[in-house]
Amino acid sequence: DLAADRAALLALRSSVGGRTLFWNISSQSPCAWAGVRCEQNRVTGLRLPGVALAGEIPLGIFANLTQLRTLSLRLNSLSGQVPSDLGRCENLRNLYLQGNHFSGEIPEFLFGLHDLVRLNLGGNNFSGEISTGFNNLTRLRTLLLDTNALSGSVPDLGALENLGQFNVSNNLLNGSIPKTLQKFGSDAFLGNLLCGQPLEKPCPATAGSTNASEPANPTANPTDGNQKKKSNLSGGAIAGIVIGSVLGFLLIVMILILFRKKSSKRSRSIDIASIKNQELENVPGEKSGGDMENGGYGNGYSVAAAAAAAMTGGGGGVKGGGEANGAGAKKLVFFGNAARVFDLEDLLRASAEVLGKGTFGTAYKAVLEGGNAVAVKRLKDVTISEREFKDKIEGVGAMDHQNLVPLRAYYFSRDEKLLVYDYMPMGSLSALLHGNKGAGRTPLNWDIRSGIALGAARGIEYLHSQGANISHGNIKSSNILLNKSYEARVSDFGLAHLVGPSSTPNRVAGYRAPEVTDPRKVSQKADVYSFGVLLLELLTGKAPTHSILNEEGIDLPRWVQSVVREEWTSEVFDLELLRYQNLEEEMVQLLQLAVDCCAQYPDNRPSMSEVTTRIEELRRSSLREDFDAQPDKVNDAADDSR
Ligand SMILES: Nc1ncnc2c1ncn2[C@@H]1O[C@H](COP(=O)(O)OP(=O)(O)OP(=O)(O)O)[C@@H](O)[C@H]1O
Repeated sequence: DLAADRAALLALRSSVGGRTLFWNISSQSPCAWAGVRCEQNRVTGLRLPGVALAGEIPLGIFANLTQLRTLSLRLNSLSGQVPSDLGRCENLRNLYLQGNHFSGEIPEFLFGLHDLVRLNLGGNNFSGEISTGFNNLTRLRTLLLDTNALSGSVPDLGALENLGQFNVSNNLLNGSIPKTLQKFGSDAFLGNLLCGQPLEKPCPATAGSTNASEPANPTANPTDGNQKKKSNLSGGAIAGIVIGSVLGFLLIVMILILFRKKSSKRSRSIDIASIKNQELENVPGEKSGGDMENGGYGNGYSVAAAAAAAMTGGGGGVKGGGEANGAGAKKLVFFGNAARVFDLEDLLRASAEVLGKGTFGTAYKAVLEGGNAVAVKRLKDVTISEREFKDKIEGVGAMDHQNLVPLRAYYFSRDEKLLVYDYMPMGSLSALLHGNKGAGRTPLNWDIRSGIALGAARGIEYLHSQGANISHGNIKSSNILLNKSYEARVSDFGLAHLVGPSSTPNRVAGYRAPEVTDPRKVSQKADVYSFGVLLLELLTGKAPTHSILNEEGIDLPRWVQSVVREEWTSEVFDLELLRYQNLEEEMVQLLQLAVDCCAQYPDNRPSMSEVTTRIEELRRSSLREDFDAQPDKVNDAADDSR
């Protein structure tokens, strides 16, 4: 039961980690201790990566943790044999022991853990042969035994039909590589005395070896034949590649020139001069901005046109920035010390493109004469008085944090309310995740995604720190914008309080916490829920809403929970992320955080500062892993050059 689980954890702590595990041991339940996961009143997960555990784990601990499904003790200094009572944890699916000093043979009891899906014993001192007993573990998808002292030959593991990740590099193995494992790249086998595919080194054709059936005559040896072919081809191939690349390059240059011509024409066509003549009568209406997430560039009204129309009733032709002066001429009002490098007239002259249409109005990119770009949001449905608007927007303008999109200025008149923000050149996280999926798209690796998660969390944490009743109210991936280095900036904060109740789009629905009934009254804990959905979106690559972006119509939190409950954890991740599989543990930790944020009851959700700390920690741990991997890479390189 849970008390026995707790006692086992304390025994582990006092034997190998007394100084390093800062668990609150006065608590009767271990479930809130760092690294411990419980389900139905039992400990089912224990993840203690890189926390300086050291020494031998005595027998008698794991015999009590019988409901464990995931055990991670990687990147510690544990030594001796893996305790045999771990064999009692029959539900174990994921076992990560890499990066320790475990020694002895790979324990036989592992072959009785039939539910194992992931097994990583890499970077230890295991010796002896690799047993064919692994064939009992038919659910195994990952088997990593690299960087140990394993000897003998590599057994045929043909029964492991699901095996997708395999590595025995840097051991003392010899002989030929069995056919069933040849599909794994050469990296999986380097640093041994192995021969045959996929290594460059052919096996000697001696009787008894697996390649014995191959003809002894070297000219008839298919491996040699392949090599010859390769070297014959290489001259022609190189020429082909060079010519192909040059042609490809020229084609791209031509397309770019054509595209630039076209787009400069387009942006000229929405220049203020033409708008003033042609489009002013259209201004009060609003056109949909085409593809909302991806910009739909160039098919909207100019912000200048909008403002110009408003100006005609308010005095027109004003010069200079400065304070708003009530009735009559209306001007842009700037916040704080922001450089007043443009004024309303400059905005009028700017060429503008529609970025998209959102809950509160339409957003435009306006390129000022000097080439500087700003984003202008034209608010709709503002029903509050100028005084009230001014008070509220000044609160928004006062927010100052590196992970927020700064609001630079606003414009208020009877017919027009404009907000001027810094323009974020890389667009939104939404466009990045769900936009261009084709070639040429920047792959979003773990570092970028977890960095975006951290930046966004810090921005929201800052907002929450400004007062217990200050919340964002509209956290979603189109409101997380990115600068050129993919740093996240949270936008649109505070706007939910400026507009009327009619502006509640369906698109927000996927992010909204279950307890929220009035979108203008969103608590900090409801922000945490929305942030949890955003994390799920980052990890799964799936949009959570029922909009056009999501053909599957997924309630993301519920789907993820169902998959995680079934322990197909790796199935939920975006395929692009799975390429970085040695980071799966950190991904699982972020997934767990996301699930915690999406708890049904607000009180069960973490605070935003807790969220930030947890993301910082798991990013530190992946950095550490990168760092720890470096010496191996250096060794590999040294081995190769020998
Ligand atoms: N400062 C900015 N820089 C670059 N792109 C922006 C900027 N502000 C908004 N956008 C983009 O313009 C589009 C419309 O934004 P807007 O904020 O009006 O709507 P939304 O984010 O889709 O929905 P909501 O109004 O509910 O936040 C979005 O794709 C958004 O990413």
